[in-house]
Formats: sequence, structure tokens, C-alpha cells
Amino acid sequence: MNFNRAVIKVGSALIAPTSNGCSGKYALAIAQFITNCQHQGKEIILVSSGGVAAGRSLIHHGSPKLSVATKKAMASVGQMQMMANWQRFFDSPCSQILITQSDLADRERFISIKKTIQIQLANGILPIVNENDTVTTDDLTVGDNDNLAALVAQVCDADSLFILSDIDGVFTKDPKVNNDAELITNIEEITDEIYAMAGTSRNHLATGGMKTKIQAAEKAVEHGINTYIVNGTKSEVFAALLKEVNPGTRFIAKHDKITAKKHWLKHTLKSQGQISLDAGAVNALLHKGASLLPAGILSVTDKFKAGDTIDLVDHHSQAIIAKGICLYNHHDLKRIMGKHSDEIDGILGHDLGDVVVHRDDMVILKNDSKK
Ligand SMILES: Nc1ncnc2c1ncn2[C@@H]1O[C@H](COP(=O)(O)OP(=O)(O)O)[C@@H](O)[C@H]1O
Ligand SMILES: N[C@@H](CCC(=O)OP(=O)(O)O)C(=O)O
Repeated sequence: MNFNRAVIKVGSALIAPTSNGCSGKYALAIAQFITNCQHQGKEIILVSSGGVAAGRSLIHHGSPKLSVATKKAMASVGQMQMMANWQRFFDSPCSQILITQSDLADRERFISIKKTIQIQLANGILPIVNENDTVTTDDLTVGDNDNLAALVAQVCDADSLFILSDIDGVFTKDPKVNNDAELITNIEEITDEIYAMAGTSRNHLATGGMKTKIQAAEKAVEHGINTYIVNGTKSEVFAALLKEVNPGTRFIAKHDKITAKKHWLKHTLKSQGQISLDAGAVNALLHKGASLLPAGILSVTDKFKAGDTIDLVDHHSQAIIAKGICLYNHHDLKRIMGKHSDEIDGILGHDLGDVVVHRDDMVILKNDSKK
């Protein structure tokens, strides 16, 4: 499994194996794996659970069954312990990113998160993401880090998602209570039968068990992201991953990443506005595979937000030549259209980057669609 940018999700049992405070028992080998990947030029984003488990001993609680409010209080204090636990295994800096699934559903926040992670990766920083449990309004069992990791993999255009747990992969039934359970090494289609095999967790500080991992895999493979569920308690698993050997369960991506994203752009997202382009920009997009810069924009119609999908129109023929995700809102775009990218900061007082629509976020429609 050749990968260049991966999201690695680490479950609570690996951070706090005794369910009470953080430990380096498994985190050390995981950190070494991440460092090895980085040395090979691979980019890694870590999604780490463990806040609740790490903070458990610091919040007074009665019965083993914890209320949601108590879990949130534990998550918030445990987050500090969990981050400190990770940082001690890395010479390079780690960043803390606390988000909710609803943040990722909001286009402007989506773009903001994407940019933050992009810049951090370019600076050799390891982004460490966890759900912002304090502000979630759903039960903690709803906001789970498996599904969050699949969304994070989409935000940062990862090609692979590794879900590290305390189990070798997906079994035909829960192996912790069924001796005859068998490991499934490859899953090409996520069917109802696969979901029926996936049970819940026996760890009361974890969320979702195998079911949320299958949900995450389903989301990821649809977006062209190869997904693996592997055992993070075994150091030989990391050696296998580096040798491109599957040590657990592999879910094969449906299409390659770019095709999946462009399919999604073309067929799923509704355009919220239009931008008219000069001949130079049209040529660059159609024949050079370029991203759209502000200099080639002649006019901006309609109101749209940063992160909305827009049509790109050839001013001369009035044909819609492409569709893409616009990184600026209509108001800012009107102010920078026709300008050189160097002027953006001076005009807006902030700079979201040179590019208005990145080529990876654009699908060319081959002049087949009239305005
Ligand atoms: N079909 C299955 N295959 C593997 N594990 C399963 C299955 N059904 C239920 N499980 C349980 O899911 C657990 C992993 O989920 P969970 O405890 O939520 O992990 P994490 O904290 O890593 O997210 C395993 O320890 C296992 O008991
Ligand atoms: N945000 C929670 C994560 C809950 C969760 O998804 O746990 P897990 O099933 O172990 O990945 C925490 O930090 O404890």
C-alpha cells in the first residue's frame, strides 16, 4: 500500500490501556511509525481519541456508567494529558485541532480547517485532531472519532486512512467473545452482511466499536481513500505497513482519489454562483491543467460563500467550462478579480492563498454545457 498522505486514527484503548490515564505502552511504537513515515516524505495527520480515558482519574465519578456531562469534563482535562503524552515522543512540534463533525459540514469552517492543516504539514508539524467534546450537543456516543477521522481524511485529501485499534481487524463476529471468529483481510464491498458482523465495544470509554469503523471505511472508500483497520498494540503491524503488506483488514477504495472527488463535484454539489474568465484563464484551465488565479477573472455573479461550488464560464463563448470549489467569497473575489496574486493581502488585509479555485477542486466540463 503505497501512500503519500495518511490519516492515522488511534483509539482510546491504545492511549489509556488501563482506562485510567495515558501511557506510552502503545503510543511509543505508533509515534515511531509516524516518524518513520515522515522521514520517507509521507504526510501524516493523527486523529487521537483518549481524552475521556486520560481524564477519568481526575474527575470524581461514582458508577462505572458515566454521564455525558462527566465524560465531557473528563475529555477536556484529559485532552491536555493526551497531547502531552504524544508530544513527548516527537522531536518535531505537534498541533492541537479540536473540531466537531458539524464544523466539517460548514463550508467556510471546512476551508479554514483545510488551510490550517495544509500549512502545518508544509511546516513539518504533526496535526493531532480530536472531537471538541465540550461543545458537542449530541451524546458522546454519536460524535465518534472513527467517523470524524474519515471526514478529516477528506478535508486533507489523504490517500489512506489507518484505523488503529486493539483488535487485528474486522472479524466475522466479535473475537473478544467468540473464539471461532475469523479475520476478514479484504473487504471490497461494504454490505449489510458486513455491518451485521460488526458489534459494539466492550470498553465503556470507547465509542462505537467495530460498527463506527465500518461506517468510517464506507465514507472513506467512496472518496477514493484506501482504508485499513489494524492492531495498534502490535509493533510488527507497523513494520508490515512500511513494507506495504496488509496486516489487518483492507477496504479497497472505489475509484482513485481524484476521480472520486471530481465525480462528487460534478454530480453532487450544486453551483451557488458563476465566475467569468478571460481567454488566458480559459486556456490555462482547459489545456494546462492549471488552478484559477484572480488575474484571469473578469466578473463575479451571485452571492456565494468561501467553499461553495461555482461555475467557471468562458466570457467569450458563454459556455460553462468547469465547476469548482471557490476559496474566496463573492465579496472578496470582486475586490481581487483581475489583480495579481501578490496584491491580495494588500487589498483584503488577509490572504487565503494565490489560488481562487485549486485544480484538485475543479472538474473540467469540456465546453459541453451552455450557460
Ligand atoms: N466483528 C468484529 N470484529 C472485530 N472487533 C469487533 C467486532 N465486533 C465488535 N468488535 C469490538 O470492537 C472493538 C474495537 O472498538 P472500540 O473499542 O470502539 O475501539 P477503539 O477504542 O480503538 O475505537 C474490539 O475490541 C472488539 O471487541
Ligand atoms: N473524543 C473522545 C473520543 C471518543 C471515541 O471516539 O473513542 P474511540 O472509540 O476509542 O475512538 C475522547 O477523546 O475520549
